Amino acid sequence: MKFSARLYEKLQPIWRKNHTHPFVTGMGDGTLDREKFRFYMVQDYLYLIDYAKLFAIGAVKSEDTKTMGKFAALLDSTLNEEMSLHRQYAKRFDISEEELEQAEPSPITLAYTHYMLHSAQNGTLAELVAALLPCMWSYWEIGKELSQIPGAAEHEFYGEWISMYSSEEFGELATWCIELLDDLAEGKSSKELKRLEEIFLNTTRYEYMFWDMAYHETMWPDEQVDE
Ligand SMILES: Cc1ncc(CN)c(N)n1
Repeated sequence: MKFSARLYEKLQPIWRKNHTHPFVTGMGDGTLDREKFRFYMVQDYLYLIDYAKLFAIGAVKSEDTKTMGKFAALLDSTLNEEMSLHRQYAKRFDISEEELEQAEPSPITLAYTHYMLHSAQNGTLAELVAALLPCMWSYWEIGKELSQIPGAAEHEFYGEWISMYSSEEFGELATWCIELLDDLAEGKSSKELKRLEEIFLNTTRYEYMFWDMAYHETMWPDEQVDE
């Protein structure tokens, strides 16, 4: 069995928790409170600014120009396609691009992005890919699952989000990252594989924490507005 398939199988309980989180199911049935989505969208924009940097570090750590080019394409697609979805939603909320970029990251946004950047900067290319993969892969899976709900991809508010993450283009990028992790895991010692699994597990956990943070609009305890 491929390394990615082993991880996927082992981490199913956590993955399912992401799919059944009320934030995710609320996008699927259209009942999610728009203020929660507003909070999410601003935090996700900040998250993606740092996430895009992982692809730049990936290009630096690549050992051939083909891989380097693919990381450059992923960087471009994140900044100019994925984040343009967020800019469009921001317009609907009357938030300017400047306001988006100057927003304050929540503790979870900060912890998640710093953990990934730490793994990317201090680890091997395989460690970098293990850190970034749950993000691409789980969004693709969630997008596909929500797109199966009748009318969800056409929903007047959440439809664009579902269409973007269930798209073939997004799926191709996620698939490339899955295959890259499998290639890089080949021939690695059990100690190294354990390290990759640990990083993959941690960013999978952070994915859940990000949904939960958005649902509860969690900021620092001293800044928290009670629900
Ligand atoms: C928190 C998070 N995780 C994943 C994705 C998909 N790139 C995202 N936009 N935001």
